Amino acid sequence: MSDQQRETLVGIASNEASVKRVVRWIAASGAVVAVMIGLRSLMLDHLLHAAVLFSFAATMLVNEFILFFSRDDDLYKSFFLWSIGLILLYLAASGGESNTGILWFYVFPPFVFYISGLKTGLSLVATLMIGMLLIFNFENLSIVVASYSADFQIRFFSTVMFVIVFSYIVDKQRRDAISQLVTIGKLYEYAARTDELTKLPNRRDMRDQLESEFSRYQRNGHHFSVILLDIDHFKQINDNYGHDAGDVVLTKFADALRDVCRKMDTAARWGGEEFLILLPDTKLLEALAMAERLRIKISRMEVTYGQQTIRLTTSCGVCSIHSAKDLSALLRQADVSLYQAKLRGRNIVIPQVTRDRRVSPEFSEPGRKSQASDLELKGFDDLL
Ligand SMILES: Nc1nc2c(ncn2[C@@H]2O[C@H](COP(=O)(O)OP(=O)(O)OP(=O)(O)O)[C@@H](O)[C@H]2O)c(=O)[nH]1
Repeated sequence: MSDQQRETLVGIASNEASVKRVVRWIAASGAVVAVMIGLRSLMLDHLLHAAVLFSFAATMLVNEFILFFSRDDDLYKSFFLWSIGLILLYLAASGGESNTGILWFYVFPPFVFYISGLKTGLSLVATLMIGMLLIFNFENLSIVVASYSADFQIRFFSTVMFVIVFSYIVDKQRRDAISQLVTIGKLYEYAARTDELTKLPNRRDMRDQLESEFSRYQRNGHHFSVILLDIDHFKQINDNYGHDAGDVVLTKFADALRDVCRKMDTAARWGGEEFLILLPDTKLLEALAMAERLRIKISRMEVTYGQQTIRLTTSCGVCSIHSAKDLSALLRQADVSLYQAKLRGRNIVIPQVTRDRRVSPEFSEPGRKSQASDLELKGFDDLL
């Protein structure tokens, strides 16, 4: 995913934040407009009208305080919408200035769907429509001052219904489009970070994880280690059994890594037939034990391809952040160890653990003779 696509996704994901901003701007400007019209009403001696408008402005201010103390955005939005709904009903009942207050109703449907979602929007709009029906049909009520002709009422209802339905459709389409974009973005993100063949995280994803683990180490001193693994003589597997068989081997190899890794570990395809495992909160000795467990598991594995049974081994280079000053040094050191493992005949973990002191019997592979190099580890204690 390109940086631009990533920014778009972040923008979509933060839609809630932009809705909140819009609501606050509208609340602020609504309060200012209410104060201005309220002052005008005051000058014209429309005292009740002025009082309602000033109360509305004060309500917007109170809502800001509620948000400040509760940090509850939903409460803020509900309070805001119900305040608007009530003032709209008042404007319809009183007629507002020059009997035009009812016209403000048209702004409500698109706005309510935009900020509160479709279900809540529908229930709010329905409540207001019922309120309007009461105002139109019970003109004798003391709060109903305005009077509307039957023609006006019919046209008002028809046009408002049109606005409600249309706003609903447009907002539903907008929400569907956003959720589709988010899904597509996630798929792109997954594809950009996953190896297609093995379904393990790819090099790019592993780099990001290494960087965040290194930052954690710098902040809190949490140790971590890496195991760099390479399938031995993989070219021969390709040459002897074919490229498709090689692909099957890579997939089975990845499965074996998944099996051995703990929940907190990450195994990634580092490139070709090379894999990297990140082991958070793991010192060198534990990482070596894990690498040894993996090496043995792989050496016992039999991959079936058609009628063929393919056996394989792996070489591992292990390094802990404790013995590297930064990520590049860590990876370089793991690579050097892997190179040594290849030089020493493959199917081996480097650095090596002193067999009698460090390696438990479960790691000894039947039939594998211990070599002189198995019995010592130069400077091992420094690496722990
Ligand atoms: N089937 C298959 N082969 C791949 C893939 N990626 C890389 N390879 C092959 O992996 C082989 C790696 O060969 P080399 O780098 O010579 O290493 P090797 O044969 O494993 O030898 P050592 O590492 O020294 O033990 C090459 O032949 C690549 O073509 C893949 O996705 N699928």
